[in-house]
Amino acid sequence: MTALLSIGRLRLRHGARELFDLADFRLDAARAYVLTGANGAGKSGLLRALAGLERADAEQLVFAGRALALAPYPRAMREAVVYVHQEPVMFSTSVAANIGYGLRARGVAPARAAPLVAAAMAWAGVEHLRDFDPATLSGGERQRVALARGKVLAPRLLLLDEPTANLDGTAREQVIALIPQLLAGGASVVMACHDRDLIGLPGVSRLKLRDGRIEYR
Ligand SMILES: Nc1ncnc2c1ncn2[C@@H]1O[C@H](COP(=O)(O)OP(=O)(O)OP(=O)(O)O)[C@@H](O)[C@H]1O
Repeated sequence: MTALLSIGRLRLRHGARELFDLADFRLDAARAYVLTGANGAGKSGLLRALAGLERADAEQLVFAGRALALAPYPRAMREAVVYVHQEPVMFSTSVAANIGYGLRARGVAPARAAPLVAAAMAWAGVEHLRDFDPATLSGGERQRVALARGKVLAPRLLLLDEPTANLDGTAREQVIALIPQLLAGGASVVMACHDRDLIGLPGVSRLKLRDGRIEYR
């Protein structure tokens, strides 16, 4: 299996407290992982560090075959790594504008972006909401918009922070139903979660964060 990301040593500290110190952390290309661990184990911290949202110390980092430093966060990773927050923040514009935002920020012309946004909305089942302000949506609808906003950027690494947290019933099932299609797209996906149905998805490897170390299951 080809590695998408390998890091000889990855440490995250908050003040005097060390959250984790990982040796030989590795994510394979086109592989899906669930990241489990007790509350406060550092799952969000790990995803945020990989996304450049939190400052961690990395040694011997190789991403997509290139030796890189994690700080300042390298452009090659900024373009290839997408983090989806469990309570996604959205602009008070429209669903379509939110999903298209990242493409616009990358300089994709509107004529090229429009069909990509339309396809992402269809995938997430939110076409009927295209002109709605995200603030008026339910939690499940917002999470599906957030997934579409990540998917439309065609990331090589998608980091999902508790994608089904705060959801139940149909809303939760609708989000879970989107995950296998994300995995089929060829990206590597890491989902921090406690949700047994996500952990049990076929073809998903398990990473467990415990006592500051990663266990590969
Ligand atoms: N900016 C910060 N400064 C200091 N401590 C922080 C900061 N951010 C998070 N923490 C602490 O770091 C620890 C790990 O947090 P993190 O959110 O990564 O855990 P988690 O495994 O994702 O937990 P959960 O399952 O509850 O979401 C927690 O004790 C949290 O309070």
